[in-house]
Amino acid sequence: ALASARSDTLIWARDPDQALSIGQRHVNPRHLPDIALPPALRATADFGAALAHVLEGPDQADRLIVLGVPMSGLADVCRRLAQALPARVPGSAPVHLLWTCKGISPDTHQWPHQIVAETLPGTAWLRTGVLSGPSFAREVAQGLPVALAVASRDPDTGRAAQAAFHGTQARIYGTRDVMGVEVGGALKNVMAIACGISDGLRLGTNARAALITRGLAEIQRLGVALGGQADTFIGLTGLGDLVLTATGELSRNRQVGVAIGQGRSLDDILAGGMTAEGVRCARAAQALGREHGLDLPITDAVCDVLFGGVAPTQAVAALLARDPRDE
Ligand SMILES: NC(=O)C1=CN([C@@H]2O[C@H](COP(=O)(O)OP(=O)(O)OC[C@H]3O[C@@H](n4cnc5c(N)ncnc54)[C@H](OP(=O)(O)O)[C@@H]3O)[C@@H](O)[C@H]2O)C=CC1
Ligand SMILES: O=C(CO)COP(=O)(O)O
Repeated sequence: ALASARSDTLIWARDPDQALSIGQRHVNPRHLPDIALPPALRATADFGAALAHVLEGPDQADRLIVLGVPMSGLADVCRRLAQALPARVPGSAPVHLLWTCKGISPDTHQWPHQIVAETLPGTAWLRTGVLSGPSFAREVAQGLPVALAVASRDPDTGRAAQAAFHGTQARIYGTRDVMGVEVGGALKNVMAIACGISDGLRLGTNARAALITRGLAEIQRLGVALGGQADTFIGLTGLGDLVLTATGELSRNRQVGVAIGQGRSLDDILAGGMTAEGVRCARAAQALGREHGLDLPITDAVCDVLFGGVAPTQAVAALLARDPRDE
């Protein structure tokens, strides 16, 4: 999306062959082999050269770094950045750093912004924020329209993202609610697994609508308890991304759920190395809910099925057998 809006976009890939293919043939052979990437997109496997491109490029107004790695790679890439960033940056304009990952660290239960703050501390000129919302990578790479949100404590970061992304494809909304946006992004993946399981069991569209709606209530309950704003959860990064992921066939989290509902094992489904952040963060979400004394029944059911040896049909029966309550 960036490369379609501006000609000076450079992608860094850790795999030199991948960088070569993206830069010269405009194809990402591993992740999107059948899609032609914008011809203006350049690529490198040299981390220092990629950073120099941002810091020393001619456009001092909106210098932007987007980290498109999963949760498992965020701390690693931030540490590399911390080591490579100079004490002072050339020029006076700040550098804006965005991340796209949606999840919670399975070990430390940290949110992405906490990992970034811990690994990149005290860099006054580096402004940070999360880029999130309904956005299957395949559709974005095909040049189809997309609306996203950037959450940052610094409104300039939202404005920098708007300046960089706005063109013919993408529209970016700004918000200050970093926690709300990150909770929405992480928990919608858990709910997409639940909806996938329901669809894999052929429980019908009524059941799916119920899971989406009650799932949203659950996401909002946790998000507000952690300091997020209630209305963030009915925006792009809450309801928008939940609807996309719970119903869209491109969702990997949904695909995991469907396969489980059809009787496959989790190990078998993930054997090919598929990124399904909901699997990685469901237990952390459950633990955070318990810490805050919250009822998260769909998250509990997903954990029971993924890790507790509970059959999907049993988990559904347990959800339906819960005590009556007001909506
Ligand atoms: N895919 C999607 O549709 C969307 C994904 N997201 C979120 O964005 C994040 C990334 O997702 P996605 O792109 O699908 O993930 P992938 O697993 O496809 O990884 C994306 C890229 O990150 C690289 N990477 C992974 N770990 C490291 C590391 N330690 N150091 C350097 N590079 C690394 C991978 O390199 P390599 O190819 O060498 O493995 C790959 O090029 C996830 O948290 C996801 O939830 C958000 C919106 C949409
Ligand atoms: O976050 C996404 C779309 O916004 C991608 O969802 P999956 O990770 O389930 O494929």
